[in-house]
Amino acid sequence: MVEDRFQACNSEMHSQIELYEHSIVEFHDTLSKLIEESEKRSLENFTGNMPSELWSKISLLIDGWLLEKKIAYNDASMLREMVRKRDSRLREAYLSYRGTENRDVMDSFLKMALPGTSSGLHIAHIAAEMAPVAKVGGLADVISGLGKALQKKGHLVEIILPKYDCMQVDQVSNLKVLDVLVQSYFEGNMFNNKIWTGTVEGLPVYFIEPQHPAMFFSRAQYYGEHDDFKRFAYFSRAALELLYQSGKKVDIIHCHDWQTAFVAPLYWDVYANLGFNSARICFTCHNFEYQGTAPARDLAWCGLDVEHLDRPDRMRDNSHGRINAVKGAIVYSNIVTTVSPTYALEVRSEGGRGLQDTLKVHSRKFLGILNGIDTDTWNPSTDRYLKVQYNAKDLQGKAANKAALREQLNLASAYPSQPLVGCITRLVAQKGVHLIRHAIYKTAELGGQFVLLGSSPVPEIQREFEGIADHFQNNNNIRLILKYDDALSHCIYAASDMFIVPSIFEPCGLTQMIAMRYGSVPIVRKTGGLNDR
Ligand SMILES: Nc1ncnc2c1ncn2[C@@H]1O[C@H](COP(=O)(O)OP(=O)(O)O[C@H]2O[C@H](CO)[C@@H](O)[C@H](O)[C@H]2O)[C@@H](O)[C@H]1O
Repeated sequence: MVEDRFQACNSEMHSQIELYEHSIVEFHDTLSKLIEESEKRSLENFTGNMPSELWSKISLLIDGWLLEKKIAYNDASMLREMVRKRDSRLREAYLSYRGTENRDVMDSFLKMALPGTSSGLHIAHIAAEMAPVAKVGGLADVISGLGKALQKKGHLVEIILPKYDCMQVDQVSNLKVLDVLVQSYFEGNMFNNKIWTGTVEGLPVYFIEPQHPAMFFSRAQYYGEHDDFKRFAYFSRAALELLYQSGKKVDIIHCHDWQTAFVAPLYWDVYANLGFNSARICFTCHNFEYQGTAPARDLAWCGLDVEHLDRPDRMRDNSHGRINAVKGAIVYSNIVTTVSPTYALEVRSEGGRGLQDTLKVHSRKFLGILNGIDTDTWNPSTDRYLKVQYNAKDLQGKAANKAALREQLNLASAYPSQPLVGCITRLVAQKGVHLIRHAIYKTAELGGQFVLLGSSPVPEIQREFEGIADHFQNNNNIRLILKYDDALSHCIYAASDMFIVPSIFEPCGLTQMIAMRYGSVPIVRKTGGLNDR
C-alpha cells in the first residue's frame, strides 16, 4: 500500500520534471530562433544605434543565460540596469557574439557584468600575427595565449588582424564577411575595407581586407615586402577606424611591435579629438631590434602630422633623421611593456638599439613582464600531433614519439637512448646561428642526433643552412628541415631529449618553455628572458 503511493508520487514527480525540462528546451529553441533571426538582419546596425526590438532580444538572451547558469534574478540587477540604459558595452558584446556565434564572448561579458566579477574589461589587441592562423614566430603565440588567458579571467577580448591571403583560413571557424565597409584614410584618400569575422582559438577576430590598389595583404607572405612600413601604417589606421566606426567603448587597446605601433600616436592625435577616447593604450615591444623607421614625410600617409611628430621628444629617431614607429609608441602609450624583466633592464642600455634614452625618459610607464605559453596548445597529454600522448608521470610516450620522429625523418633508431637534440627557430643573427651550426657539427662528432627545424628571411643564412643540410644528407644522425611546419614542431618538442636556444639576445623566448613542457631539457645562453623564471 505504502509502496503503491510512493510509486504514484514518484511518477508524478517525474512527469513534472519532464514538463519542466521540456519548457526549458522550448525556451531555448525560441531563443535560438530569435538569435538566428537577428543574425539574418546582418550587421546593418553595426555603425548605428540598435532598435529597441534588438534590446528586447538582448534582454531575453540574458534571461536565458541567467536561467542556464542558475543565477538569481536579484544578483543580475547590474545587467538589467545596463539593458535599461542601453549600455554600449552590452551592445558591443552582443554584436561580437552575432559576428562570431561564439557563446564564450557573450558569456565572458555577461559574467563580468555581474556584481563581484566586475573586473572585466573590453580589450582589443591590434597585431600583425596570431597563432595558428597567421604565425611567423613568438608574437603569434602571445596574441592567442594572452587573449585566451584574459578571456578566461572574464574580460571581453577581441583581436584585429590583417586579412592575409596566405593565412591558414582552415584555422578560423565561422569566417564570414560582414555586410559593412569601413572606410579609412590613406595618402589623402579614403579607401574601403572589407571586414571579416571569425573565431580563432575561441577568440573573436576581425580581419581587415583593404580595397586598396596596392593589395597590401595579398603578397603571399606576411613580412619582407618593400612597402612593409606602408602596409602596416595602413593597417594601424584601418584597425582604429574599425573600432571608432563600430562605436566600441574599448577600455584597453593593446598594440604590439612596430607594425601596429602607429596606433598609439594615431589614437591620441587623431581619434581622441573625435571623442573616441574611452581607451588607454598599451604597447608591447617583443623585440627592440625591429623598430619601423622611414623618412619623416612617410608618417603623413596614415594621417599623422609630420611637423608635430618629427621632433626629438616625439617620433624622430635618436640617431638619424628618420622617424621611428616604436619610439612613437613609447612616447604616446599609457603603458609600455616588454616580454621579460631581464630584457627590460638590457634595453635600458645597448639592448635598446638606440631607444635606451627614450626608455629612460619614460621609465615610469615601462616594465618587463615574462611571457607564458598557452598550456592548452602546448600540452603533451592532449597534443593531437603526437604519435602517443604522455605526461610528466608517464614518460613512456616520450620514447614512442622519439621513435616515430626518427622513422619519419629517416634517422638511425638502433639505440633508443642515443640522445636527440632539438632546435626550432627563425634563423636570424639574434638566435646565434653560428652557435647552432657549431652545435650541429659537435653533436655529429659526439655521436648524438640533431634535428633542426627553421627557416630564414635572410637569403645568405638560408643558403648557408641549405649547404649544411646537403652536407648531412646521407648522415642518419643529423636532419635539417628548412621550412615552417607547425605540426612537425610539436613532434620535435616531444621527441627531443635536449633543446638548444643559444641566442645572442632573447627578449623572452618561448621555445625553452615549450621544451620544458614536453620534458626536453633546455640548454640556453644566459640572456634576456632565458635568464628569468
Ligand atoms: N620553422 C618553424 N616551424 C614551426 N614553428 C616554428 C618555426 N620556427 C619557430 N617556430 C615557432 O615560433 C615560436 C618562436 O618563439 P620565439 O620565442 O623564438 O619567438 P620570436 O623570436 O619569433 O619572437 C619574439 O617575440 C617572442 C614573444 O614575445 C619572444 O619570446 C621572443 O624572445 C622574441 O624574439 C615558437 O612557437 C616556435 O615553436
